Amino acid sequence: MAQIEFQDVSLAYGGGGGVTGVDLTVEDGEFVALLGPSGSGKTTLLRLVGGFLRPDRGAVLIGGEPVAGPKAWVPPEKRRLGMVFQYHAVWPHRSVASNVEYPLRLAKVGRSEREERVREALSLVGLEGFEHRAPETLSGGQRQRVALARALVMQPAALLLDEPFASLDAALRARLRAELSALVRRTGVTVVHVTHDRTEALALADRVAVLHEGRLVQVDEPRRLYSAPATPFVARFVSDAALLRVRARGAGRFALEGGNEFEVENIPEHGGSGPGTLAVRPQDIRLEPGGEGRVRAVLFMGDTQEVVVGWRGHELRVQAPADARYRLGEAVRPVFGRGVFFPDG
Ligand SMILES: Nc1ncnc2c1ncn2[C@@H]1O[C@H](COP(=O)(O)OP(=O)(O)OP(=O)(O)O)[C@@H](O)[C@H]1O
Repeated sequence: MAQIEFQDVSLAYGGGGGVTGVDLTVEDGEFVALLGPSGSGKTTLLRLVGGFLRPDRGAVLIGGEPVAGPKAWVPPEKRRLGMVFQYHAVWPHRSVASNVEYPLRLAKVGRSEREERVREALSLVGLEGFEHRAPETLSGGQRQRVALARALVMQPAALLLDEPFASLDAALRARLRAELSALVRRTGVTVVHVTHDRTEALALADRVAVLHEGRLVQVDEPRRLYSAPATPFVARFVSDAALLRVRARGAGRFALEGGNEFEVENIPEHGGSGPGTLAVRPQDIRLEPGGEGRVRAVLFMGDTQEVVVGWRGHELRVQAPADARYRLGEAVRPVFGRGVFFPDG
């Protein structure tokens, strides 16, 4: 088990892109999700830990030892990491046991110990009795569990996961998520998990590191990320907040560009006055009958429904109770229960 540390890490690809000035410490035994849209640099950070890329600047440390930096380089196979990727996770021509056993063979572990450790690893991922099965006879989820067993069999210092469930259907993904959560808690292994799926990041991680255009914009516990976003980008990406350009007038009053005033009942960590961006989450807006808003779409979600409302030139997503009835084009008045204000500059 080990801590993973990025110290002011930068890497620029030739054609633009990469990561800039990343400082992040993943504590021993901690589960950190790297979350961000496509192209934000998540995989780049993971590959820097894995040793498949070298930073242009800064250092990467595993267990307090520099593995990449101005004076250090430890090759991937010496970093004691387990990895699981989205695709090509399992070799098709080898049995389940032989897949899991492979890293032990490379490390020249003796036969009886190999057998014992393969059995342990398969039991850890709930695949006892699958030793002799061929990968093509397994479901997608079972295959990913074989990959996980192979990553765990070397008792790695840390586990690196790159969208490991992305190719699976939603129900299976949810089940494997729960299994992964239980498994990492049981083994106490440090995990860095790359995902663009915020539900997955919020559900699994102790802390979530949000990336935007190659920079870390917020590293926080899921609850805090959700309730106290550091930037408008985080508010929109993590909690689907509407972003409104406003001028704060004080005491919860805001004016939209064009002058229309409205009120927000609760502004936590009230951020001053003047121009800025107001972020309002779907669950913090209520709809009352009549008013300037118009219902544009209603999406039934099971326990709730999402009502899309056009209001003063903006589009608001509103999480409404499932039993409320809305008609397309109906006039509604949005009431803002809570918002986070980000002053300009
Ligand atoms: N080998 C490469 N050569 C040049 N540019 C690259 C290379 N790999 C990634 N990039 C660029 O660097 C940026 C970050 O890529 P990265 O793969 O880290 O993003 P990501 O957040 O993992 O995205 P995704 O979710 O789509 O996998 C992107 O703009 C990408 O186009």
